[in-house]
Amino acid sequence: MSRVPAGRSVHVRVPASSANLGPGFDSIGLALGLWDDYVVTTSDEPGLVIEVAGEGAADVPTDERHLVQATMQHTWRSLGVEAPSGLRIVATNGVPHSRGLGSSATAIVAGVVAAQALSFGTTPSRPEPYAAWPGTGDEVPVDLGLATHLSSELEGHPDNASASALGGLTVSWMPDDSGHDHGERTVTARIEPHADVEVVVFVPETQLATRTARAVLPATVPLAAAAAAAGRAALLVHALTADPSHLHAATRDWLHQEARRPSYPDTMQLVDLLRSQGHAAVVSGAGPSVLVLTTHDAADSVQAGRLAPHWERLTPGVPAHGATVRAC
Ligand SMILES: Nc1ncnc2c1ncn2[C@@H]1O[C@H](COP(=O)(O)OP(=O)(O)O)[C@@H](O)[C@H]1O
Ligand SMILES: N[C@@H](CCOP(=O)(O)O)C(=O)O
Repeated sequence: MSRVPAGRSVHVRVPASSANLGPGFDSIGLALGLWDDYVVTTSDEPGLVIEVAGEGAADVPTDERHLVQATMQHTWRSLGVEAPSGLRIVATNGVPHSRGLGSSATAIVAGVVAAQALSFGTTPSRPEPYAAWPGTGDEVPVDLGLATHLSSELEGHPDNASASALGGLTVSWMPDDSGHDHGERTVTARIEPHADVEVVVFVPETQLATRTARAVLPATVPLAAAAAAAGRAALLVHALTADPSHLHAATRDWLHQEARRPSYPDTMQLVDLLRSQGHAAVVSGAGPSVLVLTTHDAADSVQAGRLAPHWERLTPGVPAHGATVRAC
């Protein structure tokens, strides 16, 4: 088995994401222009060094358990290459943790693409003499389809990871066993949002772990709820790509938000208020942040007012690309 070469360094940038967007539970994702930055370097000198600045700096472990490093080791095992002796990760995190903005998927996507990039040219599937290691600042080729699949598998649902890997709007699904459904991996359709679409995000100080929020969901839902959600999810893609005037109707949810209401009462209060004012407000991911899908002209009118004085109001935009990786 070949080993990841020492002396390589990559700069990885990965955006946040908002999952569900109302009716698209576990399938629809939107990239958000908040970024985690990583510089990852391999060396001959054994050891692991992890430095973290920004979001989560006081909380995340800086040893083998660190999510990016653990994901890199997993990815190297999947690719059939041996990890380098030494690894240094310098993280500058811009994605708030446990707020429903997909921070764990952002970190996992970063780990997968960093591992792929650093093993460039050494994996069994690409063992032939390869192009030289790219020059400083040049893109290192990575397989974003594989990154989406591996990251979704690790994350447990594909909505966040797909948007972080690919940018824009994503719809992801798991193939069935018909053999006509694009193989065995998570598959994603990457869709370009309408140029008028704008996003406003309200981020509270409180945190809610996605695992906790998933634990309160029912195992089954009534057929009428499933049918209503399917219709609105289809409408949502139309509203986000062709006719934003349908955004309010297109963001109604019957699958997850009400079941989670006791976990994030303030979030639902804000969602209810904004919706009563005609804004297409939803819980971002598993909460507690609130996402409003709007248009550039209407964005200024989306205000939380007195209801959420300590929440941060952001207009991060929707990046057209997801994860990038450059040699450095
Ligand atoms: N950049 C990061 N580096 C290391 N760990 C991270 C990073 N981002 C997220 N995590 C881990 O993921 C957890 C948050 O994941 P999760 O509960 O799924 O919330 P969300 O993905 O909505 O932010 C954090 O508490 C932390 O353990
Ligand atoms: N579909 C998932 C999305 C979780 O997103 P996160 O940003 O809160 O991790 C869910 O609703 O559980």
